[in-house]
Amino acid sequence: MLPNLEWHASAVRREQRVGRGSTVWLTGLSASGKSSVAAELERRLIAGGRPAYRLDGDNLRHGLNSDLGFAADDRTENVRRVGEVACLFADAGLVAVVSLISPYRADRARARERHRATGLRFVEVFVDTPLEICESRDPKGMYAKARAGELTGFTGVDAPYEPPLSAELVLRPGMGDSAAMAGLIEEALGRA
Ligand SMILES: Nc1ncnc2c1ncn2[C@@H]1O[C@H](COP(=O)(O)OS(=O)(=O)O)[C@@H](OP(=O)(O)O)[C@H]1O
Ligand SMILES: Nc1ncnc2c1ncn2[C@@H]1O[C@H](COP(=O)(O)OP(=O)(O)O)[C@@H](O)[C@H]1O
Repeated sequence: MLPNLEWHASAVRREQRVGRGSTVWLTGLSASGKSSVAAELERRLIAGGRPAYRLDGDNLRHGLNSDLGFAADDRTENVRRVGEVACLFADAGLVAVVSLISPYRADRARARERHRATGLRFVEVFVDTPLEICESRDPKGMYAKARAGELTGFTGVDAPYEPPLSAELVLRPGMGDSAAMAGLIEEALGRA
């Protein structure tokens, strides 16, 4: 009987990627530092010979997710799509580094479950920068606009953020700059 080629390819890939393909999922408020840490992590992984690819919510909203807004359903769909793309990248042997507010626990849990079902590691990292600090950074002036009522449904101001209850890693402001934080994630990735 001829082998099932589809099955064969995926089994070989799985064998080749042992200890390699994974997803690091950074969640947190706007301006918490997700993108900075993700960029640093991607840089470090690639420099260390480990293929990595960054999937940044803000960037993906210009292409793959350009049809989505910030209503709850749109955010859910945004997270679902990015979760699926991350799964594909991880299955191909890369470390997918996702940075997305991803405010809803159920949506993050679904992304985790999709990875688990495919036998892929999923490392959830909560960038736990308090709202007051994010607001004081406000690099794009969006918190100011939200407070002024010029922007509605802004996460942390008038839209919810559900913090993770059991993330693999929690990053807090006292833990250093984005390079130090990326180092902590690399360690967690090694343990996962
Ligand atoms: N209403 C509202 N709420 C939150 N964020 C908003 C909003 N409108 C625009 N932005 C900008 O969009 C970036 C977040 O996009 P995400 O795809 O990560 O959001 S989500 O996961 O779907 O909630 C986020 O970028 P980051 O600051 O990099 O997180 C914001 O700059
Ligand atoms: N660990 C950190 N300590 C202090 N400031 C930081 C840190 N990480 C990021 N920042 C600053 O906070 C702002 C928001 O960072 P960014 O990575 O764009 O956050 P996010 O992707 O969560 O919106 C930027 O001005 C950035 O320079």
